[in-house]
Amino acid sequence: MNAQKTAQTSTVHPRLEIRNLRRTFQGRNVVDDVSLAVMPGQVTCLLGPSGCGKSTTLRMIAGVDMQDAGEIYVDGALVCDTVHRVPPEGRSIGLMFQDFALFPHLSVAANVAFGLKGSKAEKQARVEELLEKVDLLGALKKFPHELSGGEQQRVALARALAPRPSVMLMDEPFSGLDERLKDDIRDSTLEVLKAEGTAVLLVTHEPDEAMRMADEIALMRDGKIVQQGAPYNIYNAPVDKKSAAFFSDINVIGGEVQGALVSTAFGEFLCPGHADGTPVEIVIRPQHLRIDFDRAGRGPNPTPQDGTPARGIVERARFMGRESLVDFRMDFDGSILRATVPSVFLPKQGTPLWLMLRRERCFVFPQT
Ligand SMILES: Nc1ncnc2c1ncn2[C@@H]1O[C@H](COP(=O)(O)OP(=O)(O)OP(=O)(O)O)[C@@H](O)[C@H]1O
Repeated sequence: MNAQKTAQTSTVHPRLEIRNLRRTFQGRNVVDDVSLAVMPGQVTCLLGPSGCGKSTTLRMIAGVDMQDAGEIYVDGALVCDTVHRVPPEGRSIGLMFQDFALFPHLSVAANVAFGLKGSKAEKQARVEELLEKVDLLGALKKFPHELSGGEQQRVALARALAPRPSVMLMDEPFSGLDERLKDDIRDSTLEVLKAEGTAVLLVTHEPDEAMRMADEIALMRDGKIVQQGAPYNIYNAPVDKKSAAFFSDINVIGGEVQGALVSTAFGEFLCPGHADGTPVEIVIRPQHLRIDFDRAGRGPNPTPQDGTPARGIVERARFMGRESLVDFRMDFDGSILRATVPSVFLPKQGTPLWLMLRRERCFVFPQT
């Protein structure tokens, strides 16, 4: 059985589709019923904490490990179920991992040409096309040790893309790079991948990287995809507290439902669909708290958007460059709430201030 390649322009099928993949190690489902599809030119990030099963998922798609259940399709053709298995080299899948190893004894051009089929002229044309795309045409004759880490990474990208794979699998490909280089390399990598029309599945545990790179994020936890969607939606409409907390610090305010409402020191919140007595948590990111001044203990006037203000005492304030972090010990229960403020805001420890929650930015979840 061979992976049937369809025309590059076909949009009928996703380039990559996995259905109900499962992998069990020592009786534990480390990948548990995972399904996703990646369209041509689309970047999907498989995002999740260490050990959640991201790499195992990628290894099954690459064909270096085999699933216990489920199917993998490339360009609409089945490449692996639990009976049939196309070998890795027959799947039209390119790979790029953190420890991408270029062949040290081969020139940049020979590294990119490695694994290419066709006449010498065809190979040369493809090598030059890709090296131009990654802005390294001038380094054609150099050897890997003569290049910086970032340049080597771009050669590795060119090499992986040279055979025109339908699908590109990337496992933490930027984690070995200098922090300051990363953003530029991420952006230029994205540009090349989009231009090639490859479907990309990129594994990362860094939310910032996923937000920057992904058209779609598949958020994974304990072997399962818990939420999938555009970065904006995943960030702004998390399915639960853990999903919210994966992207930023969060503040949590507890309460109990009575008559579809939960009463807190910040006023009442709507909780439709929860029975009376259900313990719930109101979750809000630090940038969505509003701070107001004490005005001799009177605080601000409540507004419909911001609800009731609650007083806190500044415990600690730090300037982080783009924003300031201020921690408050709240009068109502002694808990700590954190607010971030753009630019510089460094109130002294012990200063009384008032906090309000931006209502439309609060998430209400059943307590876990
Ligand atoms: N061959 C194996 N035998 C037994 N357990 C394994 C094997 N491979 C992976 N695991 C376990 O499966 C779980 C998922 O591992 P995996 O490497 O897929 O996670 P990950 O999300 O990629 O983590 P990281 O970001 O740290 O690489 C881990 O608990 C790991 O220990």
